[in-house]
Amino acid sequence: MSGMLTAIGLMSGTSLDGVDAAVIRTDGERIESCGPALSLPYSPELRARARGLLDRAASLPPDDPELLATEQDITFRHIEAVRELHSLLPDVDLVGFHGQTILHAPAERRTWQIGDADRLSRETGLAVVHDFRSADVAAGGEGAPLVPWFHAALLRDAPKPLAVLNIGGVANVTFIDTDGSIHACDTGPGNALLDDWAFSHTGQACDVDGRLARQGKASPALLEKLLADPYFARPAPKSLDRQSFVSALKTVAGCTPEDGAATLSAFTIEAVRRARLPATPVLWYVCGGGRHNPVLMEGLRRALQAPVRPVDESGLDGDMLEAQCFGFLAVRALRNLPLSAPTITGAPAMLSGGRLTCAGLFPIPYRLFGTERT
Ligand SMILES: Nc1ncnc2c1ncn2[C@@H]1O[C@H](COP(=O)(O)OP(=O)(O)OP(=O)(O)O)[C@@H](O)[C@H]1O
Ligand SMILES: CC(=O)N[C@H]1[C@@H]2OC[C@@H](O2)[C@@H](O)[C@@H]1O[C@H](C)C(=O)O
Repeated sequence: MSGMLTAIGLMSGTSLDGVDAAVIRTDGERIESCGPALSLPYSPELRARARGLLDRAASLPPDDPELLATEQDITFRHIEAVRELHSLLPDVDLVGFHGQTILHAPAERRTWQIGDADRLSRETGLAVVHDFRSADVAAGGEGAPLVPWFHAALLRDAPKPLAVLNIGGVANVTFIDTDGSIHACDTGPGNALLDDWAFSHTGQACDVDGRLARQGKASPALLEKLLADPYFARPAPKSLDRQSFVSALKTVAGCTPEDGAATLSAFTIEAVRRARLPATPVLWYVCGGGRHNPVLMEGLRRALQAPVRPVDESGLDGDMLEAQCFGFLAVRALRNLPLSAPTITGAPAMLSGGRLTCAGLFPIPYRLFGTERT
């Protein structure tokens, strides 16, 4: 297919567990293939430092030494990921670099992804598209979720109306209607609260296989309290910060570790059920780390009136969709195609976005801009 570019997409999500990197070949509309992929975990120490920035991000000066040092360490992990994939596949055109979100406050027109794109470009010798969310937020959009165009391209042939649910630190849904129209929002918490709860009670980074929640009983009274948050009555589009529901940890503080985990799992599930979609999907595909948690998957199957399947059943890699997505969006950005839309982020119009840096690359290859060198 002509006009195709090979991109490495990089995502370090709100779970703060590390970098996912994936190769995709696309023209920004069609997907020719998805190639090799890998995950490089953050060390527990780097995860803790990144986690520490979240609580301070709203008042953090951009030259804070701890912020800058953490940003460089996170960037270096991304450089390692790109180098490893690039060594397997030398013919790469560009990189889509999401960066690590440390703050997301669209109502204040702020969204902050840290990561040094110039250094990534310099040290890999590749063009880098980054800063995907700012243009949308500056125009009054939510700046998230940005994955819906990708879901729609990837699942073009799946039955409709279709819901694609990502359970990451935060959970978000893409709804693709029979006429191809796309709606989206963040539904509520994903794994982040459960991760924090499990870490403080077991020392493990998550509630592995839902073992803690499985032994507990969700408290209906606490669940009702959690779901009274005005976010759930708000119509889509809408988006969340990882820390948006962090007060839920205080709400369940008096529970046993098992009952707290069960209540937080039920919170994630019930928030998905309350997502105000335009119609009932015929199928829910689930991606993101939360699909590995059987308590979440079983709860979703009970709560939703349609089959709920891991997206892997359609032949995709449910752990790599977000990384592939940022390769796809990098190509879309380069071609000035929309990254968002009014029904996706609430932006006033379909908007492109992202910024390109070629700090490590002279001359800039012509094929990036669609003109073949003769
Ligand atoms: N076996 C498992 N049992 C329970 N939970 C799991 C398991 N495997 C992964 N997870 C959960 O998945 C999380 C990672 O998910 P993922 O990588 O999709 O998040 P992310 O991409 O960082 O988040 P976001 O989509 O919000 O940016 C872990 O933090 C953990 O909570
Ligand atoms: C601000 C930010 O980083 N948001 C993430 C987060 O993680 C899941 C959910 O919240 C989603 O809205 C978004 O990520 C995906 C990749 C997105 O933009 O579609």
